[in-house]
Amino acid sequence: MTEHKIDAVSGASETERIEEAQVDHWPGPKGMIPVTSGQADDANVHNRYYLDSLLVEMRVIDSVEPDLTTTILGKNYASPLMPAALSHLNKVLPDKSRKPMQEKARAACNLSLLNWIGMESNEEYGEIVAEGGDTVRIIKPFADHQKILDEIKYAEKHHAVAVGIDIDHVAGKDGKYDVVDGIPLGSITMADLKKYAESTDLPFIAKGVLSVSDALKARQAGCKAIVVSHHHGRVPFGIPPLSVLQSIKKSLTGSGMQIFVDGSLMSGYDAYKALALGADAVLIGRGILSELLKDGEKAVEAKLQKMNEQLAELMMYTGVKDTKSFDPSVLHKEN
Ligand SMILES: Cc1cc2nc3c(=O)[nH]c(=O)nc-3n(C[C@H](O)[C@H](O)[C@H](O)COP(=O)(O)O)c2cc1C
Repeated sequence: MTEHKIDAVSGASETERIEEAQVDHWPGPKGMIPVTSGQADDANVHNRYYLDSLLVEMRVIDSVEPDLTTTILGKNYASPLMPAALSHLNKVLPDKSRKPMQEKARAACNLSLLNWIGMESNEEYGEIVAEGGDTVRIIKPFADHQKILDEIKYAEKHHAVAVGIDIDHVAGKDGKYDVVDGIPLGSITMADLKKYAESTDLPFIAKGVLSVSDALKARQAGCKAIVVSHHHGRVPFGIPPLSVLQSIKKSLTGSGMQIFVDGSLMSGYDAYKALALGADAVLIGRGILSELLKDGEKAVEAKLQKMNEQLAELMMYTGVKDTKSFDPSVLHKEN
């Protein structure tokens, strides 16, 4: 990829960013979390370029300090930033007494944010939610459908705010259904999605929608929300989630569905752009990962607070008084 591009927030070149990513590398099993390779098939690279190509105009006359509070899946939260569905983190640190998944849950609870939880056993999920705070439970597309239904029921009993499936985790690198922790994943048909959505009174979420086509299928299946995402670049050459957000939003007009987005949102400025383009709330995964693994709960809180401040700063500069008032026309795409 071109090396002259500069990160809008850190000022780092692409080469420096890749080097930084290697230094700050994932301590877990090799290959589990793709570190940005800088190559064109790595969708994360395109996320970054897309985000950095969006510039903002100012609308400061009459601007006020913004109110960040928002309603997500029918409940009120302090801001539209949500710690993303991460997983496996309790197993990756040398210090086994640390429980990053619990630390992340506590940070979210302390800040009144909605926390998302990914692939964990029911037992581990139960231990994480015991820390308090609201959670969304994302279940893998297991080949064993009964396992999915069991995890939905378990999440209901543990007061999840919503449940869903990361539908973008179907394919493995060998072009066959993926296997995670030895557990086979399988296909997700429209009928499956409908069956899962109908099996629960909780809002059901399709995570990993990256086209109008899948968004319409999720709507038809009875999903109450979607996450526009490619799951940190599972799909080679994946388009940036933000680039398809507006057409997806348009296609879901009148559905009442909420639209969340993730993908390389590393600062409150990135989050602002996603919200301006129409997301109801945003998920922050790798934006808090280093803080979480290095220093835990308080470091995650500090990072999210900083992101809230950056979000509020840009809202103020662009005359957005609250989370209902975002306007995509403040964004200018630089080619
Ligand atoms: C360590 C790690 C574990 C993850 N585990 C899950 C998971 O179990 N289920 C899921 O839906 N997404 C999982 N994700 C994907 C994130 O929820 C998110 O979609 C992705 O990282 C993109 O957001 P980001 O660019 O802010 O990291 C995981 C991400 C990371 C970094």
